[in-house]
Amino acid sequence: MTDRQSVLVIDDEKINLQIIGDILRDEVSVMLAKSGEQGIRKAIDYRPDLILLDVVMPDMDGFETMNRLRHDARTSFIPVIFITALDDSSHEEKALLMGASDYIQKPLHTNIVQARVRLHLQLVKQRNMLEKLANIDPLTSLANRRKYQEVIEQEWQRAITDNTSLSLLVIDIDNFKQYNDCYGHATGDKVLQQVATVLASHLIDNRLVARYGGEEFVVLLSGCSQEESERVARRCMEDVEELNLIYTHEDFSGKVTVSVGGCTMFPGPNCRTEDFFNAADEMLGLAKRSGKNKILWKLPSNPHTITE
Ligand SMILES: Nc1nc2c(ncn2[C@@H]2O[C@H](COP(=O)(O)OP(=O)(O)OP(=O)(O)O)[C@@H](O)[C@H]2O)c(=O)[nH]1
Repeated sequence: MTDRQSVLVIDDEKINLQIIGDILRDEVSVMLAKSGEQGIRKAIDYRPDLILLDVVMPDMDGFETMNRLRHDARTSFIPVIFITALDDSSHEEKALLMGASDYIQKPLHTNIVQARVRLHLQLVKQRNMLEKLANIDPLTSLANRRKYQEVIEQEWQRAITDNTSLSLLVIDIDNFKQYNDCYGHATGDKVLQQVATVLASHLIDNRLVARYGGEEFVVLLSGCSQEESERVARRCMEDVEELNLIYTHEDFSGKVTVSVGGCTMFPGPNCRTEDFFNAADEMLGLAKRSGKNKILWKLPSNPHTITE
């Protein structure tokens, strides 16, 4: 696998596809489509980094193709450069107003096409990097709360469509204030990092581990049974204890431990992601009030509601 960026070229003229393909092929992976319809399909299937789109095409012209790309969440973020022989500023204005990133006039000049494509691919790289930074907690390198919110919404919809379950663990370090009081914030930060590493070791394809805030973490499991999710919760709890982070405080002496609140449910249209989080969080609160270093699980009622 290469990490080459990819460009989709949509043009009804075979010769144009060939020329643009030849201009770009040394620097990027090139995909070709000979109609708007085919281009939209390829954009959805392969998510190119950039699209070069011819304006004048039979059946569906570039503007209509652009319109459809912009209205599909799977393709709306892909930058589009229009390519056209039309020498009319109103077309250029229309394309830019529709959200085109750039506009290239035919006849094509190799250096200009390469330079503009390079520029927009560089912008894509920077955008991707910013997006990554915006989703990562800098202290622990786990996903942050913002990313959790994004993923839970997606997984929630997916679970409704596929009629599968979701489980959520809300995990909180016990007596962390006392730990900070004993050893200071900098050492407390190291504990957060160690706990994050332990939790991240349980990260596989259908899971998200995130730092929700402060000393609280979440693990979201898609399509896992309650039993399996409880097993993951137990492993997380035991692994933190096995870090053997012993400390002594006037109110407490022992190891760093965590408490876990859990909930498994089949999402339905009548419940919200906040209810799901609150159910697990409520269990965490109970676990804290009933001695800490334990897991409590919200019991399911019927598949579409959360038991009160
Ligand atoms: N070192 C460090 N401490 C943090 C960070 N975020 C939150 N905390 C600390 O976490 C502690 C949370 O305190 P509390 O909410 O009282 O919770 P607790 O002491 O863990 O008590 P219980 O949750 O009831 O077990 C506070 O001392 C916060 O300063 C952080 O990024 N780094």
